[in-house]
Amino acid sequence: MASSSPLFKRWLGQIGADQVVEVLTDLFENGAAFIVDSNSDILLWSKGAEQLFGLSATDTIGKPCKTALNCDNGNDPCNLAELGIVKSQAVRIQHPYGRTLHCYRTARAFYDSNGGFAGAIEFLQPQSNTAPEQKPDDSDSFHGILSRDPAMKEAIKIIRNVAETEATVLIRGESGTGKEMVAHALHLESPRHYQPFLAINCAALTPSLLESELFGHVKGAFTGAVRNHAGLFQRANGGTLFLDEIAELPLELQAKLLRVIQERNFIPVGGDSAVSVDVRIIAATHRSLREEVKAGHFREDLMYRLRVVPIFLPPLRERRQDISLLLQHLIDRHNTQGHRHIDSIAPEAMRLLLDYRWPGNVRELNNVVEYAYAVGRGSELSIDDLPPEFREPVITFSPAASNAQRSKSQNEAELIREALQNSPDNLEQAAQYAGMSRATFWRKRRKYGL
Ligand SMILES: Nc1ncnc2c1ncn2[C@@H]1O[C@H](COP(=O)(O)OP(=O)(O)OP(=O)(O)O)[C@@H](O)[C@H]1O
Repeated sequence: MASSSPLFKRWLGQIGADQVVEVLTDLFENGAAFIVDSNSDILLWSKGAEQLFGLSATDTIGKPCKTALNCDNGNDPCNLAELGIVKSQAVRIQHPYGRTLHCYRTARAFYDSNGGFAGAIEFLQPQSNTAPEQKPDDSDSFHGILSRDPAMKEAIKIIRNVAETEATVLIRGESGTGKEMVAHALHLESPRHYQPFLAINCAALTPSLLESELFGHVKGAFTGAVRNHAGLFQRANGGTLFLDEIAELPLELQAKLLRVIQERNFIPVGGDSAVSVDVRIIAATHRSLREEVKAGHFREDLMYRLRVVPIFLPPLRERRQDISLLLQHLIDRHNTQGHRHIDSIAPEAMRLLLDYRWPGNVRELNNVVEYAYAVGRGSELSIDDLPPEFREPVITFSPAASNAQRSKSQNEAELIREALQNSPDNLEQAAQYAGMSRATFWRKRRKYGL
């Protein structure tokens, strides 16, 4: 909250609050500012809003903001009454002349003395006017998904394109490769991003619980069903449902899922009438659905319905430049928490991290960094800071599995050579790959004549 002088109210009375608000909103000339009442009807429309949307105040004032902005989201569209405040949320708005505007939205709700929603003030800033690192195109981050790997970049390109459509997407990748993150990014990029994103792991529940969780049940459907229960399909209506480990879905539920996809309705457990829903399905699996079909575990018709757009996420061991990128990101994050500050990674430790097989992928990398901060001390991350499995030669991925025993300079020279091969045109990235600062990397490169 801003602070004001005791004279502020008197001054405001003289000038008129309306004039002050108009001037304030017009000062925000690189974006749109507008104010809505408790029905979300537009009360004030700034000059910046006119410019951004190409809609005059006479076209918009008095109209519900969802109509004016063409962001069909129902009543209390953006959930603002409940949230109270929204900061820099990425949103997409359909421009009246067909263009899609990518904006960051900041909004604040007002409440009356009874706590009822009394309207809101909103600011929309086009993404092109904001910091370049927030644009996914030219950065290594996309909705929190960090990667420099070409296959991952390709997957991200597909996500961005397919998000605009209603196509069903099947994500394949080992555990911890970021399947749920990708599904969520797809939802955020899609026109459904204002609506719910719900997720369920089909391998985590018994068939009967899973059925009830997905499709809901009616009161009295089984012992303990004391009231109607809305399932995930109903709760995700208008939004996206992420079905993780879809290959584990029991055959009888596969038939029910097929019906929802084809007919957009289902019958809750114990119910006698169909419930209609509009839900986008994103499924994921670590298995090959084709193999599951061949083995008779999965319906072929359902497989074809689910894998309209297949996306493959490579395991971490196959995108080694991401190991250093993610490592640096995690270290930066932990460093800000104050408990330990890591400035460098010992070359032998970096060697082990790059050669490790990473069966748990990025999730395991998170755990390894957490372990290093919990167990280790000092400013250098050393082999001793790594969990015990890193000291068992059998788990190393490289054919030259005895890296830990090699001399420090051998390790260092090899690491630098590999980093240069990986990023020949980008010293910053090469240094990061080797887990060194740019200056140290340059010094060591000279030392080994590389
Ligand atoms: N590219 C990435 N950048 C940043 N964080 C990532 C990336 N990939 C995965 N993660 C992180 O790794 C963890 C696991 O990711 P996620 O749950 O999306 O994987 P998953 O493939 O769905 O795993 P599972 O199949 O076991 O459910 C999360 O903490 C996620 O934030």
